[in-house]
Amino acid sequence: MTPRVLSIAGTDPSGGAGIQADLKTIGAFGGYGMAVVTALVAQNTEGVRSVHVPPPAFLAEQLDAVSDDVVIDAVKLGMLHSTPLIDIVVAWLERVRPPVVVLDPVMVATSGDRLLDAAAEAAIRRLCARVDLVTPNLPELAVLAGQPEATTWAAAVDQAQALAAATDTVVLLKGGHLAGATSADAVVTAEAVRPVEGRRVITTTTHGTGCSLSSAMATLRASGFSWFDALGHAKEWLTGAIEHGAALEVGRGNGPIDHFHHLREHVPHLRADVGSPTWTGRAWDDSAPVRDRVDACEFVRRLGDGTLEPERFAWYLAQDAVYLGEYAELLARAAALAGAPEEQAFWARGSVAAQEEEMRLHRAWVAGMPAAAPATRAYLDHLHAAHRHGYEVLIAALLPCSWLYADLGRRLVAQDRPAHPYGAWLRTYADPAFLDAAETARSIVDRVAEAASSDGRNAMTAAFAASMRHELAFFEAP
Ligand SMILES: Nc1ncnc2c1ncn2[C@@H]1O[C@H](COP(=O)(O)OP(=O)(O)OP(=O)(O)O)[C@@H](O)[C@H]1O
Ligand SMILES: Cc1ncc(COP(=O)(O)O)c(N)n1
Repeated sequence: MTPRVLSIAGTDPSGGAGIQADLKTIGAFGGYGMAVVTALVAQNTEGVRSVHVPPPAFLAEQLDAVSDDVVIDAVKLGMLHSTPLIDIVVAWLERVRPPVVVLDPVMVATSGDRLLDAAAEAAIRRLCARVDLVTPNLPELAVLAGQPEATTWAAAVDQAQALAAATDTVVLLKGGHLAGATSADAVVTAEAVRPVEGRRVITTTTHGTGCSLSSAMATLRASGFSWFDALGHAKEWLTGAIEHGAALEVGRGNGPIDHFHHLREHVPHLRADVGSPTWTGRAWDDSAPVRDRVDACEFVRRLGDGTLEPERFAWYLAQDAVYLGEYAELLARAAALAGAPEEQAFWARGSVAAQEEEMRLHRAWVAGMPAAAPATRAYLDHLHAAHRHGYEVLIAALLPCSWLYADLGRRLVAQDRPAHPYGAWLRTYADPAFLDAAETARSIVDRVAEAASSDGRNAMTAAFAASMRHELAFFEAP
């Protein structure tokens, strides 16, 4: 049976959160999605601009229009805005009694904007006792439990158990707001805590994760899964959706997640990565397992969160300085080999930039040039060998360096903060000019790959993949 799932929530015209995220999620889990709007929110990935609330009587009319006609298998409650709207929803729930009701007690958006009247917090607390599952994030849990916000998993679990006991309901505790390499959640009742582990993705595309998770839970529960099994399935999907969010390239703020990433993988022309039909897009996709290992490696994680020991960072920078010296030389060789004048100019500019700007950044930290470590030497030997194969293979081998760093910079810079010890490093690689240069390099490599013979393209593919593996080894070395 296809579960018929109703979202009662606010809107996000940019499509990442609220009702728009709910409908995508319900569809992604095979449900039939329906939506009743509580509030119209003028918002995007950067924040909320204004909120328009239609008269409460109109909310009642929308709810009745659905329930007078359609059998509802599950309800997901999101932004309820204020007490008059909550009262209408409570009266409707009493009358219709849908078998599954999940409450995402939305209070404040990721951007910090309030989505619930402070005066309505007590009404939300009362509503918790009338639903089957509540999915608060840590600040919301603190309000509902009447305690300061938890900063550890143990404190969060205590608050979730207190809420579950006080309301006699099940609590989905979300650990997204805690720091660490994992992002665990848990199904919590007064008697038991059942955690579900998850990888933490380094990214800024988390807009609407809470909305999407609660809709996934409502849909899976209506499909017959226990809360715990539902969370296992929802979390695996959500982690993938967060990972694929950046490739959607939607908005300048906290971008949305890719609700349909699992479908795109099977439908080549629907892939979110705009480069997928191109040579570089395929090479990038094929390198996903290596790039996942880069993201997961301790050095990269601790560089991002600032906990890396200064000595390890200094060692890495010294090796990077060694690398950049020869990398600049190889870019100059690419300029010499390029046929088209604009390609010659691009690689030459890159060579100068690599020599001047990046070396200047490194001189601030590195005293004296050490010898190349084995990982550095192996990477550079690979690039020199690629040069001996000619222009096509050389530029394919050079590409991962700028592309991988642009991709990492764009995502890691989300963790920049005023006293971040490696903030300057993060900002260098997140700089729009650096991203632009990586994009241009990519388009040149695509042009060259298109004109290459199939043997030439195969050699380019092997060179690109090998460079990615050397990048990983470089990050694993310190
Ligand atoms: N960077 C991340 N990597 C992996 N999972 C994450 C990440 N951030 C959040 N999550 C997961 O997303 C879900 C939502 O968690 P979070 O605690 O951020 O809730 P929220 O604040 O309500 O979300 P929202 O961003 O919609 O406001 C949880 O399953 C959490 O574990
Ligand atoms: C209508 C609506 N509902 C919920 C959220 C919370 O989502 P997020 O915290 O990811 O901004 C939102 N921004 N808008």
